[in-house]
Amino acid sequence: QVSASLGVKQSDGRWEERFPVTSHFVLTILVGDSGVGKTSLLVQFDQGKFIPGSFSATVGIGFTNKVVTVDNVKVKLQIWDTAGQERFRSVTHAYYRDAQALLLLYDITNKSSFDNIRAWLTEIHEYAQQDVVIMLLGNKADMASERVIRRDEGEKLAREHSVPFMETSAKTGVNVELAFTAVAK
Ligand SMILES: Nc1nc2c(ncn2[C@@H]2O[C@H](COP(=O)(O)OP(=O)(O)OP(=O)(O)O)[C@@H](O)[C@H]2O)c(=O)[nH]1
Repeated sequence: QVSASLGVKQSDGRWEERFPVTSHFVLTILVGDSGVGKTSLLVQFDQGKFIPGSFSATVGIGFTNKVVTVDNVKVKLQIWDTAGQERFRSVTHAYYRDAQALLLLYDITNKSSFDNIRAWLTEIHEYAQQDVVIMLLGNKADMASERVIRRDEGEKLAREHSVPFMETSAKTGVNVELAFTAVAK
């Protein structure tokens, strides 16, 4: 945590503090099966856009910095986008240890990505810090006609593991900002 302040110099030379500025730093990582939309969610959050049909699997890991304001406090999120593919797993494990927050995604149109959440949680508990903040996200909420996982199934799974849950869409942007700012709190 870095603290600084903006102030005004008084006529007697004293420095009067006006706007305390505190900057927190939160290292967040995105995890989940390949194709659930981790990169798309990050691009939507960072740039406010969605590039349809642009599926290129993440190789290894990449990161983005973004400052959000939570309760008048600036929080710098450093977000690591991990590769969902099994063959990169050993690379991404190394990053779990330093993560303070973890966004775990499944795709509401893909049952196996949902079924794999338990395995992801086992892995997270093995490699991540005990106090890591975890949030479960059911992504692609815009694809209503192809939905195979109901919202209440996501809620139930989240409850079983005592983690917060929301449905997001990297396409429409619904709940994207909310998900990232929630973990920054
Ligand atoms: N309709 C819709 N499509 C999405 C959404 N999120 C991602 N997609 C699409 O799903 C595909 C996979 O998205 P990615 O963001 O590359 O998935 P990923 O989880 O980063 O995949 P890996 O890098 O392999 O782990 C792309 O074609 C995206 O355009 C969403 O919220 N809605």
